[in-house]
Amino acid sequence: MNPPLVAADSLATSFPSRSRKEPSVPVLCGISLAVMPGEMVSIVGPSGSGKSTLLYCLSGLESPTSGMVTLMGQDLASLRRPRVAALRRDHVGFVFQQFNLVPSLSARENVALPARLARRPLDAAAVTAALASVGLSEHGRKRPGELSGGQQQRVAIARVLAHRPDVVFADEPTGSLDTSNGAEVLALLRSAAAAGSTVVLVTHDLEAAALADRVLVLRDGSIHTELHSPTPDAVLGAVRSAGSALTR
Ligand SMILES: Nc1ncnc2c1ncn2[C@@H]1O[C@H](COP(=O)(O)OP(=O)(O)OP(=O)(O)O)[C@@H](O)[C@H]1O
Repeated sequence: MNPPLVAADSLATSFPSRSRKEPSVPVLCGISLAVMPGEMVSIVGPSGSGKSTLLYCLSGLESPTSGMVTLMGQDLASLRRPRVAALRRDHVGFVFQQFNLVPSLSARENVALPARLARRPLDAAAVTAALASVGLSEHGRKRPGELSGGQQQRVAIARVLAHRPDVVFADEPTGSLDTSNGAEVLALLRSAAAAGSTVVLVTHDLEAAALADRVLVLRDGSIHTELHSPTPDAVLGAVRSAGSALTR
């Protein structure tokens, strides 16, 4: 069996409390998981349960307080920061709720930007194909401000897809979109997984979560439930259970 592309072992992290006298606040409490090549995994849970923090730790954007994260089989704690950045640059794509496009660049230039920054040539045909795959062939010359929110998110996805990353981390990618644009963005992420990318998705949208092969439900920084081949109803039930447990 292939090794996981993303894995955590007893991952824990905490943030300093506001007052120095108080202990730091635990946010992730001993999370272990493994995401296999080509798998799509959703992370859901009540607000504040640690979903985004987990995504940032798994992608090396944040360092955990303890435990181990491996990305592409490499123990992130054993690597120097530039090496972690290079690992992300070469193997990882990110999709965020707020699109994170460069406003002064056209859609085409935004798609080509990561390759330019990595000094890796990306030919014009690859940019054209990426924009076509998200239905934006006619909009390549427009700047983000001239595009709708849904179109901007599709540019962000084209930017990821153009580089065929091994792993895609998506943090609430449909959070700023209406239902129909959200569904298109999710279908693109699902097809990225079908094409071989591993996808880790944080979402509040339970229908979206159920598109994944597996759903992890977080509660208070721990994995409360794990669902395989989930249905929206099963995700809803698990999240309700996690949420109600939180308020007890
Ligand atoms: N940089 C930080 N410094 C201090 N506390 C933080 C920091 N980042 C997150 N937290 C705290 O960690 C907890 C988990 O935050 P996180 O954003 O991971 O939760 P979440 O499940 O993604 O929430 P939401 O669904 O509302 O986006 C929250 O209580 C939050 O206030």
